[in-house]
Amino acid sequence: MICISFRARARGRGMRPLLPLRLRRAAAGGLPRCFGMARRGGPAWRLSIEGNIAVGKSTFVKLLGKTFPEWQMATEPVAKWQKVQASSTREQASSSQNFGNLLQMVYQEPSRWSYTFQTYSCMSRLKAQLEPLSEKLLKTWDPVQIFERSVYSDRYIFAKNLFELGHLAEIEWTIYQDLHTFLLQEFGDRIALHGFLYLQATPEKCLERLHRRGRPEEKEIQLEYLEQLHTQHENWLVKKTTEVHFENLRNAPVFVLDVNNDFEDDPAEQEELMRKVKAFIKTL
Ligand SMILES: Nc1ncnc2c1ncn2[C@@H]1O[C@H](COP(=O)(O)OP(=O)(O)OP(=O)(O)O)[C@@H](O)[C@H]1O
Ligand SMILES: Nc1nc(=O)c2ncn([C@H]3C[C@H](O)[C@@H](CO)O3)c2[nH]1
Repeated sequence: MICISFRARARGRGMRPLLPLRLRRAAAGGLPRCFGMARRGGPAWRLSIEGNIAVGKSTFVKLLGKTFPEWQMATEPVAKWQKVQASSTREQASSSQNFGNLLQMVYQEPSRWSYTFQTYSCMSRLKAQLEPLSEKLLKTWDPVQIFERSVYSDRYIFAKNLFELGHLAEIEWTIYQDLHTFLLQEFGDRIALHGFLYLQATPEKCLERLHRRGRPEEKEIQLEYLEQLHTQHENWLVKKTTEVHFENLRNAPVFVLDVNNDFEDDPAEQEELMRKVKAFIKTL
């Protein structure tokens, strides 16, 4: 049983540290929606979990949910990508048409489907980042929202990599970036994040976990693809050599967690990881 004390609770509402300069700047045009809605614990901390395919993000999010049941989690909507449907009213939902498995399509024919995939995944992530705080979170002290990946990894990991591999044509990459910049500027502070938790493991470890999970669409994935994605993560989140186009992103804190160890059946390792997450949030 993991037991992490919430010392932060004792800080009380009035003692929430001032927003870092970058966020005060970001909030200049109006505070993010989460800031207006959180009543008990003040503003919600909004963090994204980033990391390579099969590094263990969903597993980690589950662990966070078990440890901090009051937090709000937004998991990556893989099932929606596997079964694309037109958005419909509740009455139409049961009869809505299935347009196909876009995840499978992008792996099978990346040059044909990458632009479609990135447009759709970006929209899914945008919707997730715009979700209002749940009733439960509104009643929580020190509310925290966790997102599995973000509109930023959509662009600076996947779309960028697909462009560099030649699966996105120059014109598609240009339009995607234009759309991405426009949407993020329009939604501004409503989608702002306070930091990133980067789950880091070797590409070899990710491939091993990917094979163990056995998702059918991913069976052709080679180590080389995971190595490329690993490099994209390192360049964006660690070396900071990726050119990013949003000032608040450039300055966002990144906490790197080594998840090479198999923590699934190791309560001590789990406790240590959860302690580190809490400690990171206290630094924000
Ligand atoms: N620390 C770990 N040790 C051992 N196995 C793990 C660990 N974390 C995750 N796994 C296993 O690895 C597989 C992939 O994990 P998971 O689905 O959480 O990855 P993910 O990062 O969410 O993947 P994706 O990028 O596809 O969303 C699962 O079978 C999971 O049980
Ligand atoms: N092309 C592409 N672009 C994305 O933005 C993206 N995000 C996730 N994925 C793939 C990785 C896993 O197989 C699976 C679940 O994470 O979906 C993506 N693939």
